[in-house]
Amino acid sequence: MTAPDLFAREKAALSRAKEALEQGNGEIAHRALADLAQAFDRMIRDTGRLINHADRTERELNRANQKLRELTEELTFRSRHDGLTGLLNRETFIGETVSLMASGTVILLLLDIDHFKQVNDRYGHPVGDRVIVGVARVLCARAPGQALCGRLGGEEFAILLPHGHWASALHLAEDICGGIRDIREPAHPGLRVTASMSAAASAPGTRFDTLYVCADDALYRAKSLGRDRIETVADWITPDA
Ligand SMILES: Nc1nc2c(ncn2[C@@H]2O[C@H](COP(=O)(O)OP(=O)(O)OP(=O)(O)O)[C@@H](O)[C@H]2O)c(=O)[nH]1
Repeated sequence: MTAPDLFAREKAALSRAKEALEQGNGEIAHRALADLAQAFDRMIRDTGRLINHADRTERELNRANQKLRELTEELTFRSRHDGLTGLLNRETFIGETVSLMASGTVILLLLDIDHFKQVNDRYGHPVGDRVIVGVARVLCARAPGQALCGRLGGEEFAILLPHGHWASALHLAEDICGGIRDIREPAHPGLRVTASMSAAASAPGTRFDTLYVCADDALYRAKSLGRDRIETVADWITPDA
């Protein structure tokens, strides 16, 4: 099926006008010219409408595209971050750490809030949530720009320091523990929060699991030695460990 000729009427008016001019008949030419003027008028109006419509459609398309871009960005953010704290989620934290460990030295700090179950039991889950957010804020505020900050699960957090300096990492851990001790809930003046931490360093090419197990053992030690303290893995972990 062929598409309809959008300008059929205008073309007919034009050919009538041409014909009348060729014949030199003044009256017919006059009528044909009037027809042509009408057709031309209509064409200008229709073209104007079409252009307006096309402009509107383009604006709507641009708006839809912009919305789509924003939604994609939001979805990407949500898929990479923890919903409560905005820190990297477990999968993203581990994935990015694995990449960094392939070619560089890293220091991993693990952090676990102490007796967090009691916070929930005594003050309620929403207060527990606020404490988790408060801890995340302490991490974000203290960690250097190139560090990765993640929430590995419930009340467990991690910081990855690429090319980290051991003494600075320990200083950072002390600073974070201090910041967590300062967390307050105005509605519950008696609430005190502490966290246990561990630190472990690894040479390039070390597997994440190897580093994590060592750091986790040290964290367990910090818990069993009384909590609110930092335990370290003495030796650098190497790929053949
Ligand atoms: N409010 C809140 N609680 C959570 C969340 N995720 C995990 N929890 C709670 O965290 C608590 C963790 O308790 P445990 O693993 O026994 O550890 P703990 O009480 O902190 O004790 P230690 O780690 O040994 O000091 C549990 O009661 C969980 O329900 C969360 O997103 N929000």
